[in-house]
Amino acid sequence: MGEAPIIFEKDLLQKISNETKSVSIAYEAVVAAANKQYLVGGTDESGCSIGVQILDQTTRKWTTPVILGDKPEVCKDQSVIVLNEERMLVIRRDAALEDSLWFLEFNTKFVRDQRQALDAEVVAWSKGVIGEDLKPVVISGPSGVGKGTLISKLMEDFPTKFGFSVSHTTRAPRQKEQNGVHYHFSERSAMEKDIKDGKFLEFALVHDNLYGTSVEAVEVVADAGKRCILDIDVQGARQVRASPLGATFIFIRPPSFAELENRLRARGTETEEQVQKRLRNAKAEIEQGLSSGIFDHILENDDLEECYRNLKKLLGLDVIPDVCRTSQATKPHLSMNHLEENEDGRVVVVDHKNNKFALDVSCIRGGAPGRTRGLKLHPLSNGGDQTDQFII
Ligand SMILES: Nc1ncnc2c1ncn2[C@@H]1O[C@H](COP(=O)(O)OP(=O)(O)OP(=O)(O)O)[C@@H](O)[C@H]1O
Ligand SMILES: Nc1nc2c(ncn2[C@@H]2O[C@H](COP(=O)(O)O)[C@@H](O)[C@H]2O)c(=O)[nH]1
Repeated sequence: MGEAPIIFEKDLLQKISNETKSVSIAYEAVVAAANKQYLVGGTDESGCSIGVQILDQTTRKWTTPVILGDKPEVCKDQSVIVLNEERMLVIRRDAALEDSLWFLEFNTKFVRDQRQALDAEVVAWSKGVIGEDLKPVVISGPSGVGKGTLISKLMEDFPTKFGFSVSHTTRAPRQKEQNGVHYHFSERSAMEKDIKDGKFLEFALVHDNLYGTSVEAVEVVADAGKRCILDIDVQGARQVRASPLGATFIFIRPPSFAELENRLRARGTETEEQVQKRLRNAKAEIEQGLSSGIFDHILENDDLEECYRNLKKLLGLDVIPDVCRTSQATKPHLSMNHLEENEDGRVVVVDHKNNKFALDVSCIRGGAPGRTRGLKLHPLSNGGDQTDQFII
């Protein structure tokens, strides 16, 4: 745990406002690294999120960093605590619990990579989520092998357990494909800009079109309490493997190349030229899928029902389909009014009814450009005794 927040004196605060030309609302300063002070508060240029300013204590130079990630709404008051050399925890007071815990990363791997790529000072926001999420499932395989067919069966039989990550693509929609359901059909320039802005977990040029998984596509599924399924090519799977997502990787192989060709033609969705291109790419994709070490499991899709049974077994699913199709119960709604003190690995917070909780940040995972998950909240009773019970 780092140093407690330092509230700037009035005259210095005034100086900051003048120098940065920002609107200052309850700026707080945090000594985050050896020679830098991070000011968190106020607004940024868009006027609707919490601004960040950095003071280099050696040169006394102010920098407005590039701010990446999902930003919190502006709020009147927040507490800031440095957790380690990489990130700080920002608690928005008077916000609902689901929206009160945020992380500002200033030296995580993501931030260091982006700093290098953009050649600028970078910080990144990530929303904190209490509780564990379910490991996402990445399904890859050559075009026409049956990935979509298997995923559709899974979604049909287990609608409350799984959610599909809706990718972006620049390819034209096929008949019956709906925007926002099968894909987010996008303009190339718009997609390229979003990629540059760090909004994508992975992307690749596949059969001459751009495809990609946005951070949001995966997060909305996890937020709904479902296990996320990604249908992406091997290049994308490699990138996800290198990310902090921590997924299970499954490669679907065809029984033979001739059968793959039959299926692709029988589907009737591509022109002859496109079929040829997909078959050419399939050769390399199968080779990489079987030998790259990216995949945890390889399944052959010969008989569809048998392959589906194997897929379910591998995902640890009961053979009885999910009959409950209602949405999840809503989570309790708490607002964190006040940050009280720090205790080894835990931050003590109190809610609006003065109940004390220990926020355990020792097992967090993920982070920008997605959510920071794995936060635990334990009730504290009688001035500090912790119970083992998680409230969420
Ligand atoms: N085991 C199987 N036996 C016979 N046909 C199959 C089998 N699995 C899938 N198919 C058929 O093969 C065709 C291709 O399947 P699907 O569209 O699911 O492939 P895909 O891997 O998702 O392809 P793409 O990557 O191009 O989206 C479909 O017409 C589907 O009905
Ligand atoms: N790297 C990614 N690959 C993706 C993504 N979404 C789909 N795909 C792969 O593209 C091919 C072709 O798909 P089609 O719908 O045009 O037939 C297929 O192998 C998909 O797995 C993505 O977001 N990223």
